[in-house]
Amino acid sequence: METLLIIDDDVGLLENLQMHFEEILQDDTPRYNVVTATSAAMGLKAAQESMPSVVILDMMLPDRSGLEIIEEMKTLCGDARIILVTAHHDMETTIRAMKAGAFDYIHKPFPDPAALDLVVERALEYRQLSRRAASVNVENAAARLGDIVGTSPLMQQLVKEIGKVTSSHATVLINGESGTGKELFARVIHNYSYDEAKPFIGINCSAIVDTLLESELFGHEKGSFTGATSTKQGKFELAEDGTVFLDEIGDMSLMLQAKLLRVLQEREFERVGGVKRIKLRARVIAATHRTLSEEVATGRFREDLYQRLKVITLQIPPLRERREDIPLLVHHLLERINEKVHKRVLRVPPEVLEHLTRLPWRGNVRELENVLTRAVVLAPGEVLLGGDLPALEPSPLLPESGRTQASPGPLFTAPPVDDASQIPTLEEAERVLIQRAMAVTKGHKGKTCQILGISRPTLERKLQKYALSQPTTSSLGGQG
Ligand SMILES: Nc1ncnc2c1ncn2[C@@H]1O[C@H](COP(=O)(O)OP(=O)(O)OP(=O)(O)O)[C@@H](O)[C@H]1O
Repeated sequence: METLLIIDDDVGLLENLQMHFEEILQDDTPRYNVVTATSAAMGLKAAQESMPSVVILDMMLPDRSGLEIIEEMKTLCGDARIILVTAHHDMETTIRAMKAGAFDYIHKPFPDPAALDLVVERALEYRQLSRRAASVNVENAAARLGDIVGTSPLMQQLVKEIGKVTSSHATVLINGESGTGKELFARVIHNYSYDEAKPFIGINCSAIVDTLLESELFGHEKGSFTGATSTKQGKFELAEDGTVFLDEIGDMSLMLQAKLLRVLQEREFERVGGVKRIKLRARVIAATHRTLSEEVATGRFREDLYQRLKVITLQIPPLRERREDIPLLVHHLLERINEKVHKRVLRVPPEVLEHLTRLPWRGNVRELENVLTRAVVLAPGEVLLGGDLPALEPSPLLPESGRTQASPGPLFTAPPVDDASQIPTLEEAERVLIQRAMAVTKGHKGKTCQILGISRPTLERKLQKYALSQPTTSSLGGQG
């Protein structure tokens, strides 16, 4: 039975929670073994003695703050997941706590019992996952949950989704701009899906000509075409009962899409030039930077294959939509880069970090990695200098906007400084910007997202919010 440690100085609340979590199940056993403590000191002692799986830790304790003891708690009972209880208004401490290694947080007053149960169950599930992964000798030791850096709500949500995805071996579609971490996510899903090491076989569908891609995927028999001097196994065979990662699936030809669909439906395939039916045992994870619904609309992607792939979709947000993750990422990437180039550039002055959080990052984490690599290589000492970083772009709202190519003219001319009534509200400005971008792209949502630097779901939300779903001029094609 899992042990829960609850630390709170409100004795009445402790009793209620204990009763709730010790509820007797049908087989006459309590749901959890609950241990309680009313101070930080008692909590740490109880942690050491009971080795809990989950700790529910109140932030405001009589002797010390919950935040202070997270670190100690983690040293005492290694993989216990810590759920922090904070006051509603205390977002800053909450963020600090998450950075210090808390697994999740809940606000007081407590949510309803079902929501509370869910948080605890999720914590247990994740603990289980990381335990399993720790005992697995996987092909790519680097791809662990901990390698996905980011504490933004968007990233946290995604990491939670991984938990669900690893419990089945269903096909997964990973969607996201170039450099957002699609392959990293695929590897993490793979590594957490199996108890033992299995092959992870990746192939980039956009980099190879059609006929070659076919034989790469399915293999070929000796003599099946000029140059086929021996029989060769394809990726689907080589992956055995592991994972085939089909990168840039949106670029696959219609002919191969049809073949792939058949393989996914029948779970069987033949080598090129062969007749023997080979069982597909591997799981397929596909990724693309394209919006497949748009590709379907324009006839470049098969609707039926899309329907089959999209059942489980992970949407990786672009870096500019989770800028709060940039400082953590910078430090994570610097460690990696230093190791690679044998340097020790570890200090990032606040103004340089601030600059890094404001760049547009159209190439996402990969671009950040490249920019940092260059800066590390050029740094004369241990400090990362700002001089080697790309310059900030001018604001799109100003007349001298660097994006004039995409926009027909300035959206708002700077008002005289003393005429505040001329300044639009942020919402008005946003509405006009979106309307303009939609007009410029003739209603193509993918291109609109690119210009505005937002993801597709964000655009959809805003179109709805501002009632802009309908084309605003007759020339809008609406193909997005
Ligand atoms: N959340 C993250 N935390 C840490 N590193 C990340 C994260 N996301 C991406 N990276 C790193 O950024 C680089 C690019 O990631 P990856 O190759 O997975 O992106 P991708 O979306 O598959 O790119 P492409 O579409 O261009 O193939 C890798 O070095 C990866 O480890």
